[in-house]
Amino acid sequence: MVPCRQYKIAIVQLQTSCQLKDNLVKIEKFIRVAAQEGAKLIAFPEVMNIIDSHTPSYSESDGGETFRLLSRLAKTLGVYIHGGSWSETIPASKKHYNTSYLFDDKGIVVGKYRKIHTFDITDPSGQIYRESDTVTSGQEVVVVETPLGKLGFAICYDLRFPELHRLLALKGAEIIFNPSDFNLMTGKDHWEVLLRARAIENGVYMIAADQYGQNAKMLAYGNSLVVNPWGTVIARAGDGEQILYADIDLDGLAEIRNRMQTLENRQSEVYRLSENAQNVARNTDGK
Ligand SMILES: NC(=O)CCC(=O)C(=O)O
Repeated sequence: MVPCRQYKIAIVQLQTSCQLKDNLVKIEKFIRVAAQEGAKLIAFPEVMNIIDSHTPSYSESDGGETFRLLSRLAKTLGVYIHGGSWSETIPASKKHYNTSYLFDDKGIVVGKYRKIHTFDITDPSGQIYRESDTVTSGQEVVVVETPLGKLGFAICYDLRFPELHRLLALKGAEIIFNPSDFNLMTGKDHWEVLLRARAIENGVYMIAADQYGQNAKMLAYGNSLVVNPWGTVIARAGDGEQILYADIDLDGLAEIRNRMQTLENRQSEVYRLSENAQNVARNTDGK
């Protein structure tokens, strides 16, 4: 693919079920429609292929069924596909990784990211989530350079960690994917605010395909969004499964960054984020 500064992106909002085969059929249909509509990059939500993949009952190694489908479609249709996430098998372990794959227009994996922050919280209704019971945290911050821009990776609960997003921006990311299965209980108050904040503070596009509706574990918030580097929501999904389209403009992004200077004007010597720096600050205060 020749480098593109302006192009159409498609974001697919899904209500993934526990039936892998049904989900893959549906995913193929959405990809074909989005490619037909001229999208160069198609993005999916977290746990896109099977909703109970937060449990160890289903996981895939690289080259598994979901992987092969997306690779084949990316190549046949000549599009980039960000596969949201699915469970990646860890040999000889009861746990798995929650992993995103990016396929280029030849069907080759050009990016792979393992969710770093596991969803271990108690929501406002008292429901406890312990993703770390089944998921091993990734250890790598991932940005890949493509003809469609520099693409950074995060997954769902990662959205709450500005340090990761700042690091992605410092590593050059212009677009950050945040495929999600976001809880309605938290999402109704936090989802849009967090996405807009991450976009504004880093001067990036936030591409957030979400799950929708009742799934095996909870009610997912939906409201898949695309936020531009100014913090404006430029596409928002309504109820149910659907494809959203948005226009990416990387020259517009560069203009906003030049104006705001957010990355250049940091005073990182004053607020180093290491544990040591915090200790130094406490000691200086005499506390
Ligand atoms: N799958 C997740 O990481 C859920 C994140 C979420 O709902 C949140 O509130 O954060």
